[in-house]
Amino acid sequence: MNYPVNEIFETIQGEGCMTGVPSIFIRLQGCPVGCSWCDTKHTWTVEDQHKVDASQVIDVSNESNNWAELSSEKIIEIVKQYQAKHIVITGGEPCLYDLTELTTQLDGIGCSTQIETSGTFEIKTYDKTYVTVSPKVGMKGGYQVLTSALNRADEIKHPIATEQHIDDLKALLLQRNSDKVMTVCLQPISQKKRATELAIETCIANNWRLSVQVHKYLSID
Ligand SMILES: C[S@@+](CC[C@H](N)C(=O)[O-])C[C@H]1O[C@@H](n2cnc3c(N)ncnc32)[C@H](O)[C@@H]1O
Ligand SMILES: Nc1nc2[nH]cc(C(=O)O)c2c(=O)[nH]1
Ligand code: SF4
Ligand SMILES: [Mg+2]
Repeated sequence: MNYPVNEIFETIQGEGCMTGVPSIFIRLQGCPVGCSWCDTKHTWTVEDQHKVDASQVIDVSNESNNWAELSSEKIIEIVKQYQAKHIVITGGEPCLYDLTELTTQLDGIGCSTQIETSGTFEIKTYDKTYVTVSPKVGMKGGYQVLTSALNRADEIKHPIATEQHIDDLKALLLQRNSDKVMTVCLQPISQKKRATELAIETCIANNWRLSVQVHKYLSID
């Protein structure tokens, strides 16, 4: 299967429970969810005039809306050139695409896989893929978080800036009906001081984890 790839690069995972793990990021192009504070708005549209060659999406760190159509075999070839053995598939919204073939092939070369998703589209991956769901409530695209995504999640990483976001999360947790072990992380939106203070207080009160987008504090990708 072919995937629209915005960028592939190697760094450390900067978010959630896997923070600090050396990782290869595969960022897929396309997302209709429309979060007003999204830090990757350049990935929202998949336009023909921005289709480029594979070489232009590898190790590029400019926030561009260019994308290359890459087969899972080609992605595997690229991944083998890096050191890291943990692969994070993000976007854009990676679950717009069936990730089963790609995650299965990555497992086949000895890599662990993780996806970063809003949980608004059905999750199609290899069954051992670690699933991070970052729920989005009331965004302008009008998509709802799926109960199946909440149930599949290994971690729920909720972006917060206000008390309302915490109420939204508590309502979503009631919607979940799964025995799967799952960690809740709060991620302050855009390093805002008040959002970070609120996240810390709320994590302590609920025994949840704080996720602070370490890469942004370190000014790395
Ligand atoms: C850019 S999204 C891509 C994957 C998927 N569309 C999603 O939303 O999970 C990756 C992560 O960044 C988070 N994020 C995006 N913009 C952010 C911001 N301004 N502050 C904090 N987290 C942000 C999202 O909530 C998500 O957890
Ligand atoms: N270092 C680093 N960690 C990340 N974790 C999730 C990211 C994302 O954009 O999905 C991200 C990212 O863009 N960079
Ligand atoms: S779902 Fe993810 S990629 Fe899409 S707009 Fe929201 S944060 Fe950005
Ligand atoms: Mg990011």
